[in-house]
Amino acid sequence: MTRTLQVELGDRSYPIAIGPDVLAHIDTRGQRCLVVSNDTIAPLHLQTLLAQLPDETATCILPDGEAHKTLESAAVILDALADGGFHRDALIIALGGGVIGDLAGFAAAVYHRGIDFIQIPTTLLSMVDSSVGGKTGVNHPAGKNLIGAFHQPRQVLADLSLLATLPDREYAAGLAEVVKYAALGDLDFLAWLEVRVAALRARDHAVLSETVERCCAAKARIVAADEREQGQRALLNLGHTFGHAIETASGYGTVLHGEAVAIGMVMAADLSHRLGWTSQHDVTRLSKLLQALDLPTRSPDIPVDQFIALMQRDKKVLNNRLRLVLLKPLGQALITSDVPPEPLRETLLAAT
Ligand SMILES: NC(=O)c1ccc[n+]([C@@H]2O[C@H](COP(=O)([O-])OP(=O)(O)OC[C@H]3O[C@@H](n4cnc5c(N)ncnc54)[C@H](O)[C@@H]3O)[C@@H](O)[C@H]2O)c1
Ligand SMILES: O=C(O)C(=O)C[C@@H](O)[C@H](O)[C@H](O)COP(=O)(O)O
Ligand SMILES: [Zn+2]
Repeated sequence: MTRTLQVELGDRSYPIAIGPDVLAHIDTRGQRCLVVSNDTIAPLHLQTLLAQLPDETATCILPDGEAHKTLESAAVILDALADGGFHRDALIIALGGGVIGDLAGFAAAVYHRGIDFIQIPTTLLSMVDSSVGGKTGVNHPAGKNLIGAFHQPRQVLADLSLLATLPDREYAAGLAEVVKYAALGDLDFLAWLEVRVAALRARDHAVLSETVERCCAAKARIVAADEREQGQRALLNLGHTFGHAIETASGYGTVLHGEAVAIGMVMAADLSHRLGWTSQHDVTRLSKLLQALDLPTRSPDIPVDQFIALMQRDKKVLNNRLRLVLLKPLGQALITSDVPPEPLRETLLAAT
């Protein structure tokens, strides 16, 4: 069964199709296509996609890894477009996880000042989060996603059968962003996940497809209300100010994005508890769910001053003040710039 949702953004609205055989619904409108993927995914899934596309479709295969989510990789895509004589009516198709989706989307945002693109997510994380919402970009040694653009895809096609080849660690990383939606705004969903841990770990198809639909619906609602993160979209950043600092400090790709988000959410919950906003019971509840889903909840050892300096590079910083997404209580996230330094230091010291 195919589930279809819509991201409502006026004349830039687009559908998200979830289910088996959704690749057959790719909407290329006769445009010249460039498929962007990487050297892990292409041998597994590129031929299946190409079977749905015109014979003259070009490909750009990048090296795999978060360490390659760079301006240099974006330039490789832009070179493929320019050298291939692609015009403004070209279409980029991203076949991959969040790294490929963010890179290909960024190239689509800037080539000829913006061309069309389609997201075909191949990881759980990209199905529930990164393929939806139009945040595109690359990392910088100073911080995650420091360079980027908002550029919405034309279509998102989430074919759950592609997940059959996804390694367990990557699958678990995707579950962290699933738990994020529950923790930030949906306690019923949190309880629903808690009683389905075994099914989630077993990649039960029915549970997975409902999970992807619930997450995409939540993200679509938030993005439709606040496309450019002027307000409530920042709640999708729960755990990310801590998490991005962990990813940068450890070297991109050492701690996976989803793993860093899992650790970061527990840190956000811990700080919320220190501020009197969340009970210890709920901090433990969140932590236990993440652990049951095979996710880490303790931070690598990063000196506190370095951790704070990295957090200060976060894109939510305003007037030099940190703005953090915290829980008041679990299931109800808020963004605050009122973060006293002492409890924050205590959270950082307690996190390892
Ligand atoms: N734009 C957004 O809104 C948004 C949201 C969340 C995360 N992100 C970004 O997404 C990135 C993380 O994405 P990710 O977790 O998908 O990681 P990823 O793109 O690095 O993919 C994870 C790994 O799995 C491999 N892989 C992907 N699909 C596979 C498949 N079907 N079978 C076998 N192997 C497969 C990849 O080659 C890679 O090695 C981070 O850069 C993060 O910042 C962006
Ligand atoms: O779509 C959003 O908005 C998110 O914040 C989703 C996050 O899961 C994602 O990791 C995003 O890339 C983080 O955004 P950033 O603006 O902090 O780089
Ligand atoms: Zn994320």
